[in-house]
Amino acid sequence: MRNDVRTLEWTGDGLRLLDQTVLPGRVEYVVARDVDTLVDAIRRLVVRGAPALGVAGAFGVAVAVLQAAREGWDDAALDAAVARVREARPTAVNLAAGVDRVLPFAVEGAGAVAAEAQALLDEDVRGNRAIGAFGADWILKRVGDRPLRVLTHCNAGALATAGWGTALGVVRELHERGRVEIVYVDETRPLLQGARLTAWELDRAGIPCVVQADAAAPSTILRGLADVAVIGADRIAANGDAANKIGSVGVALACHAAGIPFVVAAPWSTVDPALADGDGVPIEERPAGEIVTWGGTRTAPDGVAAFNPAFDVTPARLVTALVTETGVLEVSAGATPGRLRA
Ligand SMILES: CSC[C@H]1O[C@H](OP(=O)(O)O)[C@H](O)[C@@H]1O
Repeated sequence: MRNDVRTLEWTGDGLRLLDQTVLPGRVEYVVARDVDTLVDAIRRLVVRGAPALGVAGAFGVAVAVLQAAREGWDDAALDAAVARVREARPTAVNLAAGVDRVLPFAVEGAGAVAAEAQALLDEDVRGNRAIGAFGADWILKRVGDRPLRVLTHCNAGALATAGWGTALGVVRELHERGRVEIVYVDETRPLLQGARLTAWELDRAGIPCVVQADAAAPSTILRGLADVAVIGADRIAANGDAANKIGSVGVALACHAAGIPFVVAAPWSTVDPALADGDGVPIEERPAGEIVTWGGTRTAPDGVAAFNPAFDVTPARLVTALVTETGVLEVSAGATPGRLRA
């Protein structure tokens, strides 16, 4: 992605966030100088994506420390504010991990916290580049060294990270090597991260893509129109079960049926070693209005409720490969994160 927009940036007294709720139509920013603004931005998906949430959570501690000094909070009030940031969304393990990583620096002040958060941001970008390279190497070796037809779901690009992207980092690397024929972009209802965000990133990068209905993904795969699926993750259990945007498990099932690789691209910070398997992943349920409202108009009859789980869990047996910043684990063949990190 051209570097003229940054997903998130520390301003010295707040966190400037690219407002992803108004993309691709408008490029606007939200600056969070207090905890309420940051928590709202996380919950509304102004900032979103597991690694980006980790960095936002880390800088969120600096925001809380500065606000505590401004408003004369005691330790209990500061602790409560930090907990609100940490718990703003439940599924992506990175958010809590980002907060926990910088918390020990709070005693030294907001500057020390922000410096550690910046280190996390810089590590994420470097890690994404490595994920891109490892992922492209593995895919070209497994599928064939030729221009490929890639399918992706949701947005795991620069907008979901501190820069470059995880799944889209792999796509960018393949494109740089001249190995992308087309990318099938699942629109990713209900919030359309694919149509609005992934398509925006790929278009700006000059990567050929088409947007499709989520319901088209299994058919695209079973018709042999895609060579590989590459997606991100929000929490990966020790056994390799991978939580990601709702609809991911359908893509994985179709890949398994069609015999093409289902590739999860994620940094080690998205692996939750304390979680034995995917049964324990907290699945965020979001407001019904996201499902039964279209263009400001209610779709389903007023008396009909909605079920809006924002994530699903793909079992490890369907995960052909997990691409991390240190290499590739062939999960369905038994190379699970827990074994590697044990
Ligand atoms: C690189 S992680 C991106 C990951 O996060 C997204 O969820 P959300 O848009 O709700 O934050 C989705 O699961 C992506 O795959």
